[in-house]
Amino acid sequence: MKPPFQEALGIIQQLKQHGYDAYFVGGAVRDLLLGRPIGDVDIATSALPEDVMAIFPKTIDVGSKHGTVVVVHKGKAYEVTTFRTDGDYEDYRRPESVTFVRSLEEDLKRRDFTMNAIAMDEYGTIIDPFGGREAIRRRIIRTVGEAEKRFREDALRMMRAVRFVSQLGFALAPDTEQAIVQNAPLLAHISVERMTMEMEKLLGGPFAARALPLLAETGLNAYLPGLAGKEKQLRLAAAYRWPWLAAREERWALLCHALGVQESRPFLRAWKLPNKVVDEAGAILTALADIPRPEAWTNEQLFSAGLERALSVETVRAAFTGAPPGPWHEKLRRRFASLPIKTKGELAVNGKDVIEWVGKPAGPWVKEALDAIWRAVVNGEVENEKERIYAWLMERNRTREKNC
Ligand SMILES: Nc1ccn([C@@H]2O[C@H](COP(=O)(O)OP(=O)(O)OP(=O)(O)O)[C@@H](O)[C@H]2O)c(=O)n1
Ligand SMILES: [Mg+2]
Repeated sequence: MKPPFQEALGIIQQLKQHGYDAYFVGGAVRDLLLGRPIGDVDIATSALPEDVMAIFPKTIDVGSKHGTVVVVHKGKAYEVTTFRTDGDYEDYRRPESVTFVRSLEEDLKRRDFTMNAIAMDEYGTIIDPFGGREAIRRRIIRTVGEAEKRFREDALRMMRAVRFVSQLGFALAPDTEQAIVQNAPLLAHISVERMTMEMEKLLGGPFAARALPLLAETGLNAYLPGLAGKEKQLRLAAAYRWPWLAAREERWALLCHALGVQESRPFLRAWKLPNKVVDEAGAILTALADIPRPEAWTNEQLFSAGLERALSVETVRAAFTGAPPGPWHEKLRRRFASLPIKTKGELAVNGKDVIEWVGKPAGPWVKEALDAIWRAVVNGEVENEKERIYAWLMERNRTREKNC
């Protein structure tokens, strides 16, 4: 058994020793069969949450009402969920209440896609009542049972379907796609936070270029923040090299670029992204607008951006021009390495020095003078050395007085 399962095996064995049924389920089993890196290992069991909490010494009640208890086993946390069907869904979100059921099969039946409705027992035997392996073999995303029903239960599953297209390169089964087209408006009931989580996985998938146009084909885009009416742009996004991007900020920046978003800030805020991401994606886009070609970076721009952002800017540019970023990254690294200072903190003088030299009370002029100094240092007009900077500044002030 592969290590992530091996490490969790003890949980299943203990549940069985207490007379309960227990299996590995969900994404980890799917990824094992796909030969992909295995993520979180989840367990489904006939034991009720209170039974699970009684059996294991270290548990966290993360949602026992819904059947889920986290068991900490050998230092790792695992979600152990009681076999259940989701009660009545009234609002197209996950249900308020669930009904615990007796059999594994009933539990698998309520899951979203056949590839996600496969279980594995403690000996590695696969239990696959809905043809999940066949779907994986044929590279198809198909709902378990009636698609419409599955999407009415949780409308986010429609986004999940497209996100899996991006991560796996699979195709949607025709009836599954049809049901998404018909039920897309249900996405309006889903919180932005949940949509954003799926969108981030979508943008980061190796087949994002396939998934983005699919948002337009299915009409899901109409219910996603800032994507309504962007069908044409989403189709054109297929030409971009999404897999070249290395960070979420780069992905959101490229999405803004692809959509022709004029103001990135309100767009990214609508997705409720953290300020850090909004700011960094915005800074990348500003730099892209200011620096029309990779060879156009000035020393000042490179210094202001910092190496990491400069590399990001060229990565994003590469993703839409299609010219590999490697050579430009190499050049920018070399140029950055040869800058006399890498941060303003490395400047040999500070505001106090400048005030003392000039003999005027502190004011906005100090920042202006310091800005002029770092620019001169970065451009090689003056050495980063106190006396040299002093001489340079005095000379500058003399010329300025003359010109006044
Ligand atoms: N809206 C949802 C979310 C999850 N599931 C079920 O719960 C499992 C675990 O959910 P989650 O971890 O969210 O997704 P994964 O399929 O494991 O995908 P990932 O690898 O991204 O975690 C899924 O495989 C699926 O069986 C579902 O039926 N409907
Ligand atoms: Mg998972």
